[in-house]
Amino acid sequence: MKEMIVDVAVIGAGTAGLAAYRAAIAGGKSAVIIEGGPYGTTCARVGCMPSKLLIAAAEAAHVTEKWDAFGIRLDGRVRIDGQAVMARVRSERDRFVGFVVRGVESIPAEHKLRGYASFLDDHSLQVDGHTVVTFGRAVIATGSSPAIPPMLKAAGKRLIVNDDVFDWTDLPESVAVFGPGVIGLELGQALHRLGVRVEVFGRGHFVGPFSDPALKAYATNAFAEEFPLHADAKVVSVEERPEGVRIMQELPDDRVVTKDFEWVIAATGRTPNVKNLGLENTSVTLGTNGVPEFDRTTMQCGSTHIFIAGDANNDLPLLHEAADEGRIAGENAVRFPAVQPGLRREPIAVVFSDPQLATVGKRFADLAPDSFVTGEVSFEDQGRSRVMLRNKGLLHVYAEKGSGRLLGCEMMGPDVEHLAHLLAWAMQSGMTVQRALEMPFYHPVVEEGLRTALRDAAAKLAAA
Ligand SMILES: Cc1cc2nc3c(=O)[nH]c(=O)nc-3n(C[C@H](O)[C@H](O)[C@H](O)COP(=O)(O)OP(=O)(O)OC[C@H]3O[C@@H](n4cnc5c(N)ncnc54)[C@H](O)[C@@H]3O)c2cc1C
Ligand SMILES: NC(=O)c1ccc[n+]([C@@H]2O[C@H](COP(=O)([O-])OP(=O)(O)OC[C@H]3O[C@@H](n4cnc5c(N)ncnc54)[C@H](O)[C@@H]3O)[C@@H](O)[C@H]2O)c1
Repeated sequence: MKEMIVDVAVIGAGTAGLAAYRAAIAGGKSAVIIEGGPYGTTCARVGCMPSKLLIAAAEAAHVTEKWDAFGIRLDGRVRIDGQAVMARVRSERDRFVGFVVRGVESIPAEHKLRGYASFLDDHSLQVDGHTVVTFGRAVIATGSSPAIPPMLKAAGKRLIVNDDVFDWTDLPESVAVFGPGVIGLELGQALHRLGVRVEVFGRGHFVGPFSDPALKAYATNAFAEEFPLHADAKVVSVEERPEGVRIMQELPDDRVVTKDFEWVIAATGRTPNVKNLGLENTSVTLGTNGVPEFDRTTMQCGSTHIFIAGDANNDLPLLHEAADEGRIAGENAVRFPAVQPGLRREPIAVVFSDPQLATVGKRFADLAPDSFVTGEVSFEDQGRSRVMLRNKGLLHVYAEKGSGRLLGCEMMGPDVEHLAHLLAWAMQSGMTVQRALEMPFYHPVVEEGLRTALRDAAAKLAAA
């Protein structure tokens, strides 16, 4: 058994782990970064980047469907070449992964360990069967994995997750997507637009990232107009067949229907990778989900010398948060025990469906009833959105009664990634509805829709 002694041990070479490692080295400490799986990060290998590549191809195909309405005729037909679509997804994905891997290669060999780490006690880690690392401080940055509902396991070899989709060499004929959350909507809609027969099965009417009942209902109807979306599906059975998978579904009128697909994609949430870490051998306190209790400003687990960052802590499983949290964890591992709060930004999350979905600041469900007003705009009659034939969507902005401070927003609409940033920046700088209305709004732009919602909020604040 090899032995290694370091100041800081980082578990996981994903976005959070790499940021933590770099912060530890920048702080003058000796450090090791331990990786059990492939290098390249979830974001670049099987997450943010390949999903956006698939969506980009789907958008290109979808544009042609609007040509007729604009008076542009296509003589002949548009053909989607599944092999070419997937070849671009994979080659561009490999390019992004290449950048990350080259970054890892530039880390000195003596700072890297391959293998899965688990805690033996508060100051040592076992890495596979080959090395024991004795450390002063540790950063857990082990990411998350798809959560698979037991019922879907009956799909056997026909059950896949996002990782598998991005390794396809061709598009399949059909897929059943379980989970109309963030991943399910992005992948489901993209595959539908690329000509794959798609049905999306949900549970409990949860659609996208929304908690506002009006946004949930609007999004459900909007997506269901485009492809079959069962927001609260009663699936009776899932069965692996030689040529695919068979799903029996009980419809609201009690009829049971049989549906056959080539694949089932589980997009039913993700679980933090904390189970096999031997955390019970340390002095961290575990919460009900097995994740150590931690402070989201310092990333410290209790008052221990162990920190947790990225998807592993199950707080805000997003790329930019993983990068921030990893850096904060690494800096505090260096400073320990004199840890300091790091910068946490206004929450922002964007789903790259079409129309896009976004949440900023506090969600509807996080707000105390009667403490706020809701400013609303529909994008159906919004000038610029209609001009572009992209007039689908709804925006709810929440403002505090009394102060008028902007609290949060849930929205669906054309390219709302941009509105989401404007609002996040406004909220982080403490803006009120009145102050936001003093800002310039050009004409004709989608931002005028936001102004309508802000005016609605201002009128409600005045009446409250
Ligand atoms: C399909 C999909 C699309 C996404 N799209 C977006 C998006 O558009 N925008 C966005 O902001 N976010 C997106 N995300 C989320 C984003 O990818 C994650 O929040 C982010 O990658 C998490 O980074 P991380 O460092 O916490 O984890 P990871 O990058 O997963 O790194 C964790 C690493 O730890 C390793 N590991 C685990 N256990 C051990 C162990 N015991 N010992 C050693 N190593 C271990 C793993 O092998 C892995 O390499 C998406 C996710 C998915 C799945
Ligand atoms: N654009 C982005 O930023 C982006 C894209 C993809 C993923 N992500 C990150 O990855 C995380 C995980 O994404 P996700 O989509 O897996 O999780 P999610 O929590 O967003 O959605 C899971 C969905 O599955 C449903 N579900 C759960 N069990 C089910 C069952 N048995 N049958 C049918 N439906 C079921 C839930 O009701 C929910 O709608 C996101 O929360 C996000 O942080 C971000």
